[in-house]
Amino acid sequence: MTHRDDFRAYFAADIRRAEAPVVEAAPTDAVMRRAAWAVADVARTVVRAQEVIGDGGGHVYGASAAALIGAGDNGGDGLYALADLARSGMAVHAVLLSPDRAHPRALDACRRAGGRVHEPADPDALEQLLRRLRPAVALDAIVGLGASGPPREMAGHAAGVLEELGTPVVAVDIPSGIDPDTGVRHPGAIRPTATVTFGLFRRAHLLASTDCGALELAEIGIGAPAADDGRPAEMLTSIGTATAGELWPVPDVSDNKYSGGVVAIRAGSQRYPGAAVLASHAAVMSTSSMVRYVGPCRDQVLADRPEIVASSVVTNAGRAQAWVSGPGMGTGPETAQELAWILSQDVPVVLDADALRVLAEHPSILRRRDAPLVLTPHAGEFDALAQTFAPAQAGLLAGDRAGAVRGLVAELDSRGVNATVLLKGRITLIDDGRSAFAQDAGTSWSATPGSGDVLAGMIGAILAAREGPGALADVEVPRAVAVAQVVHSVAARLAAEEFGRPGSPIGASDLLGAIGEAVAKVRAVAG
Ligand SMILES: NC(=O)C1=CN([C@@H]2O[C@H](COP(=O)(O)OP(=O)(O)OC[C@H]3O[C@@H](n4cnc5c(N)ncnc54)[C@H](O)[C@@H]3O)[C@@H](O)[C@H]2O)[C@@H](O)CC1
Repeated sequence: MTHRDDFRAYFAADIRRAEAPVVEAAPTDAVMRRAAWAVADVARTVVRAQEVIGDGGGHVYGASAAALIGAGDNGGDGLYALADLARSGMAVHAVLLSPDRAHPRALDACRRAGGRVHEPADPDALEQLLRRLRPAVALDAIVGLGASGPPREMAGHAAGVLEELGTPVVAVDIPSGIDPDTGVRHPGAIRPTATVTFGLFRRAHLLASTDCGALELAEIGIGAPAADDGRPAEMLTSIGTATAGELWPVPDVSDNKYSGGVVAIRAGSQRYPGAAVLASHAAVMSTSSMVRYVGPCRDQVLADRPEIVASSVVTNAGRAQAWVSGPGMGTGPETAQELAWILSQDVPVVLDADALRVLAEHPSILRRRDAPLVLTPHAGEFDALAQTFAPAQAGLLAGDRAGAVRGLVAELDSRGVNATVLLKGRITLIDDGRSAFAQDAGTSWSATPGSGDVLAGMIGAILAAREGPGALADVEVPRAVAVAQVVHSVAARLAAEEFGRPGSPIGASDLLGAIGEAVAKVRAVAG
């Protein structure tokens, strides 16, 4: 299912399959020239945006541009872009990193437009050249879809020099040094001000969105890609605020306090009563339906939110359409028993924090289950889970996060568990083995203690609502989880940037205060 402000990204191989017939049908290099024109356009904007002391803005005419040109078609894009910039009156310089393999027709076009061509012999020569040229803008046309591994030899040297010079960089297609499929950032990767891509987003644009600068998608006439067996290609999605607003549960005239989905929350301990309060309060603020609390922090939870129905043991909690377990509840032996009981319930279950540690230590409590299980680890908890359930994935986080999440989900699936894993981070990954989402929070204000407890409560409330007939009913679990994550991020931004002192740190309690406003905001965007 897709919605109107979904961004979709694809594997390089699927993009190439979709691109091939379009490139073949067009005149020689026409698609590449179209791509190059979009790159040049963004480069001109970057130059214009530069402050020039005394006259209030950068001028394109007479400014200089340099492009680092690699061995493939990405370099071809860069050379045609330079030709375009030369026609705008810029002094352009092609810096060939693999002179014998530079795209011949594009190189010729660049030369004919007046471009100077340089062939630095080694990293020192490259550094001296860039220092001498001091271009107003640099194009990173080293490598794009064909990238593998860290930028090689001289290419690996360029990023540091450009950063030191403070040169704004426009990356062609994908910043060199970022893996197109995994988004892994290699040492020596270029740090662009903007990235211009063509036709379809690559997975790296979502998985490493914070490394791409401003992202621009230029149309080159490519349709949705198919996999090699003809089925729709696998996509990685990022949903926006409008989608979250469309799907957020809203009570209608027939609803009562149960019908919108009751969520039960097992959280907190004598040591961590705050986690119980945060998770339960977040659930209260997310939907209009009942929230049940189970655990030893009844007094604190009720003092904070008297509308919560509290009990002390899970078996007496009463009916619920979803369970949340874990925040601050400890990892003692009795928690494993409680968790086993919760996991035996035929309703969606969200496990966070301590529950994930307990699960990693007592894997036998995880039996076959059809009802959704949502695991919400941060990196450390993910590693503990991976070591238990998918040893081959353990330690992968530093590299391919999306691949590691998919691997854990697959291992759980092979045990008959219908799991969705949400891996926390500035870019949160959510995957159930069929639908995968990468959600950039936009800021890192929510990286604060208790923020995860709030998120767990919100996800629980949303999954309870999904059991009913509302807008979420037909929505796949990872998308519903992403909806909660979007509103959590919006609440963090509101709390940190719009309420109180803009740009000030927040605590998790401030997030609670902003959930209602965040829901109103995303619903307003949805219209
Ligand atoms: N097919 C087309 O006509 C179009 C292609 N496009 C461009 O073409 C690019 C893909 O072109 P290619 O398939 O030639 O691939 P690339 O140009 O991305 O890279 C291939 C070359 O880079 C070298 N390389 C790989 N990894 C490297 C590393 N880590 N460090 C240094 N060099 C490395 C390889 O030896 C290879 O020669 C896209 O990213 C896009 O920029 C666009 O112009 C759209 C149209």
